[in-house]
Amino acid sequence: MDTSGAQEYDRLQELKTSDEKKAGVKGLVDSGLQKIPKIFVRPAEELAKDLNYKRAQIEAPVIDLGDLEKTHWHKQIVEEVRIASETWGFFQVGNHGISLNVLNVMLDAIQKFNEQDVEEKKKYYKQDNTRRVRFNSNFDLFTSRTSSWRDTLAISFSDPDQINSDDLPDLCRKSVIEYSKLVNNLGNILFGLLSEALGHEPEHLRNMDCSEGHRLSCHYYLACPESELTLGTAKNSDPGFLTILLQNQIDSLQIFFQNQWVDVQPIPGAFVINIGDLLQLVSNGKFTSNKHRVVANRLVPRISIACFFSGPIHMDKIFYGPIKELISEENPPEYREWGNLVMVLVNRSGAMVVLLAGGFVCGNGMGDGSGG
Ligand SMILES: O=C(O)CCC(=O)C(=O)O
Repeated sequence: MDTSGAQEYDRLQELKTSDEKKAGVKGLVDSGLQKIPKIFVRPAEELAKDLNYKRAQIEAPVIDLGDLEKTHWHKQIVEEVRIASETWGFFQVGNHGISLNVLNVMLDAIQKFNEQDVEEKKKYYKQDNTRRVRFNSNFDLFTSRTSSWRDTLAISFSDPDQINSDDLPDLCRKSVIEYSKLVNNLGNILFGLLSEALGHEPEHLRNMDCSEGHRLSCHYYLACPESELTLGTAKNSDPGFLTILLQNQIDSLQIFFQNQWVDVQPIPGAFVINIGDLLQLVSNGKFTSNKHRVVANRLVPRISIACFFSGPIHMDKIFYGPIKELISEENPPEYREWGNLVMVLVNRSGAMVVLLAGGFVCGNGMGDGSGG
């Protein structure tokens, strides 16, 4: 009699009821498992459909921010940002002013956090979003149809009640605080360039509070014994305004561009920048929030640190719609506003985006709200 199905079911029950789930995907790998639990297996039809897409031999734009202060180069950089944001919704930036050493120290600290004694990590375990610092495997483990093969330490930095540094794990406290400040500055610079790329003063998007508050999702993607059956991060677009992503040198991030998957090759010292759903929305569809995913691999762990700029934490008091100055007779609103507490936006192709009080975006045309 084949009992493997029953055993797998028992194992999932065990994960659900015991605190084993607090050990995350790393706990599963350390237990020596060779077959991944069903909850991580992507539906066959999704995998088959995805495999049919070509792997493209093209690369997302790389923009050098080194000469930003020089007028001539500043204009050139704004133009490169505009083209990349309109076409790809993704680009990499180099010479951004944050040293390679700071980036490596941060990646190293996240690796150490994940590879430390599991009992220490468990102290930060929280399945829902009620804590500013939380460690879990997937925020929607057991509630979504399929889970991603990764563990995540998420840290929210938002006014008015700034994070207490004592709440951060010892192993990465110093690096996280320094990194968060520097990446926040870089976010402000990028919002300036993006405002200019939309034809506005550099302060425009910052004045709309787009850069207020950010969240770090520090992902640890483990080597997977059945990597062809799962994903590190499922296809999604980011719900907020902008994401600044740091990755180690393991290439697994892919962008869905012109009906093909394009690898985002890691460049030492560079950040990957991507436009989120809300920036697509306020730019009235001029900028593109593109889908992306992370494939799993059999050999080595991948680390990435996504910094999400999703606007003020108290989004129930703020409603975003297309920037008024971008609207004209030739450029009518791509999205329109209904209601008060819940804003429903419908673009011309009929795709619907719902912005709920609390700042969560979901829809059938843009993000699926799974960003991190
Ligand atoms: O790890 C990455 O490269 C991307 C992560 C991501 O897409 C997300 O957190 O939403």
